[in-house]
This record gives sequence, structure tokens and C-alpha cells, in this order.
Amino acid sequence: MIVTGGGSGIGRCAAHELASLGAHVAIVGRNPEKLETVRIEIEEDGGSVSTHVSDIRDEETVAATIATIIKDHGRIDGLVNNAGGQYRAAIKDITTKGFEAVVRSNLTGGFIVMREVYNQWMAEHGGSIVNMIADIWHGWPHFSHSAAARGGMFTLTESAATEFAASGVRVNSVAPGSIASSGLDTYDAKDTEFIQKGVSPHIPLQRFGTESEVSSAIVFLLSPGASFITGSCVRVDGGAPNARRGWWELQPAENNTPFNGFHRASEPAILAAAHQGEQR
Ligand SMILES: CCCCC/C=C/C(=O)SCCNC(=O)CCNC(=O)[C@H](O)C(C)(C)COP(=O)(O)OP(=O)(O)OC[C@H]1O[C@@H](n2cnc3c(N)ncnc32)[C@H](O)[C@@H]1OP(=O)(O)O
Ligand SMILES: NC(=O)C1=CN([C@@H]2O[C@H](COP(=O)(O)OP(=O)(O)OC[C@H]3O[C@@H](n4cnc5c(N)ncnc54)[C@H](OP(=O)(O)O)[C@@H]3O)[C@@H](O)[C@H]2O)C=CC1
Repeated sequence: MIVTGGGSGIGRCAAHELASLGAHVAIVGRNPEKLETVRIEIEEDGGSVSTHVSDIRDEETVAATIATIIKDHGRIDGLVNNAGGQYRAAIKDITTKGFEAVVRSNLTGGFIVMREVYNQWMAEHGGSIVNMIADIWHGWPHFSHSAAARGGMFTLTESAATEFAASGVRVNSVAPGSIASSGLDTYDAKDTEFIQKGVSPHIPLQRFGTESEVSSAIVFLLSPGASFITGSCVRVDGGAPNARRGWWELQPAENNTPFNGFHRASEPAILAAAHQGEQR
């Protein structure tokens, strides 16, 4: 199994879960120290793991990395195309260079990895691919570059599912909403406040999700349990896109307690609690 972005957050969690189920996990990322830390963790737990330093935007390195994984481990049954990220900015402030950096990170890079895995292995042998996107439905203000890229990845997933089906390759996407992953630590206090005040009040399940809640969707889609699922998107978002004006009047009274003008899910304690659940 390959997990890009396996050195932290959701990717790290998925790598742990896949290794605990008996898979060899090849984790890919730019930062060798992060990968090394996860390698040690997985090996301490008795799992099998290899680390591969590669920027998913660098076509040559990606092609070489996939070739190395096949040479060393003999097969690629699954790909978790998870690496990515973005910074917060209004459209008016996004430079062309910044827009392209985010699109390359969240669309072009994932495309390159998926194409190489398919061409070098899965076209002949089958497999399963999970592409990570985000809660982009109805747009993603202040993250528009990422929304544009993830929207592309959503339809790329649908196209690939049809093109690759005859080769026995399933391709699905997972769309996390607000997840209390280590990835949120890459945002500064102003961004975190924006996320808490602007986003969490609109989550019907009243909290951020956890890394393991996203991982379990990924692992399910990779598994034979999902053998008739391809071209689908599993949302892991606490119902956020379905919340509409007036939705919280439907909540039991004890859940319906706005916090400083915002819903109680915006309390830092809630975020901290979700984080705490993910500590090893
Ligand atoms: C409500 C939202 C809830 C949050 C939900 C989402 C959560 C997550 O996704 S968690 C994952 C978070 N992790 C990350 O985002 C880390 C990965 N991100 C990055 O690596 C960068 O953001 C990247 C995608 C832009 C890629 O960075 P890099 O390859 O290192 O690119 P450069 O640093 O060379 O930047 C190129 C260009 O991009 C512009 N830019 C980059 N960062 C910023 C910034 N913080 N603010 C404004 N502009 C930025 C900028 O134009 C850069 O060019 P230069 O100015 O010439 O450096
Ligand atoms: N947490 C959330 O709320 C949400 C997360 N997502 C997405 O889920 C995925 C996982 O995020 P999460 O675990 O939260 O955050 P993290 O920042 O912890 O994970 C992102 C990983 O991607 C790797 N990465 C980023 N860019 C590249 C690149 N160009 N080449 C190789 N590796 C790269 C990083 O490793 P390194 O630094 O070593 O390169 C890092 O390990 C990301 O795509 C993220 O945007 C989507 C919606 C919501």
C-alpha cells in the first residue's frame, strides 16, 4: 500500500491502520524526519513500512519512487493519494504563483501519482485508489485555490474510475470536512480562529472529526468490502454540507446552546478534545 503524506495527520493514521491489518506500507512525503518518525512508530507496533522522500509535484521523482516500491516490495495493491494542503487567502490576494502551487499540490501531484501507479502496476494487476479531496461543495471561501483543485480531483476520480474499471482498478474519493488533524497545526492562530468561528458552528454532528474517522473510510474503500464501489465519494464531514438555515432549531435543546454568538462546537475545548483522542 502507498500512502502519500504518510508522515503526519490523516496519512499517518491510515498508514498505521493499514500496517496493523498486515499490509506493507510505503509512506511518501517531502520531509524525511516526519517519515522516519512514523517508520519507527509502525515498526515498534510490529508493522512493515518503508519511507520514500518525494514531492508529488515532481514527475521524475514520483516515477522513480513508484518503480522503487515495485522493485522492493513486488506489488502495489492500494494507493492513498492523500498528500496536499493549502494556505488561507482571499481570491483578491492570491498570486498566480500561489494559485498554481496549490493546484499542483492538490490536483496535478495527485494525478501524477495515480497515473504512475496505474501505468507501472495496476493496469496489469488491478488495485484500489483513494483520492483525498475536501468539503468543497458550494465552494470554499478563503480556500478557493484548493477548492478548484479538489473539484478537479473529484471529477478526475470519476473519470479514472470508468477508464480503469476494465483493468480491475477501483477509484474513489474521500472528502473530509473539518478534521482535528495535525494538519490544522500548520495554520496560525488567526486561521484557527477563522476555522472555529466560521466553520464549526455549521456541523450538525457538533464537533470536528478525527483522523481515525477519515482513515476508516479510506481503509473501507481500499478493502474487498467495497468491491462494487467505484467512482464514488465518501464524505466524512459530520453532515456539514447538509446544514441549511434553521437546521439547528431541529436539534434537542441541550445541543442548541450558542457559544458567544457561535454554536458550541466552536469552543476550543471541543477541538482540543478531538485532538486528544488522536494522541498515541
Ligand atoms: C476551514 C478550513 C479548515 C481546514 C481544512 C483543511 C485542512 C487541511 O488541509 S490540513 C493540511 C494542512 N497542511 C498544509 O496545508 C501543508 C501543505 N501546504 C503547503 O505546503 C503550502 O500551503 C503550498 C500548498 C502552497 C505549497 O507550498 P510550497 O510548495 O512550499 O510552495 P511555496 O512555499 O514555494 O509557495 C509558492 C507560492 O505560494 C504562495 N504561498 C504559499 N504559502 C503562502 C501563505 N501562507 N500565504 C500566502 N501565500 C502563500 C506564494 O505565492 C508563494 O510564492 P512566494 O511568495 O514567491 O514564496
Ligand atoms: N484536516 C482537515 O480538516 C482536512 C484535510 N484535508 C486534506 O487531507 C489530506 C491530509 O491532511 P492532514 O493530515 O489533515 O494534514 P497534514 O498537513 O498533516 O498532511 C499533509 C501531508 O501531505 C504531505 N505533503 C504536502 N504536500 C506534499 C507534496 N507536494 N509532496 C509530498 N507530500 C506532500 C505533507 O508531508 P511533507 O510536509 O513531508 O511533505 C503532510 O504529511 C491533505 O490533502 C489535506 O489537505 C482535506 C480536508 C480537511
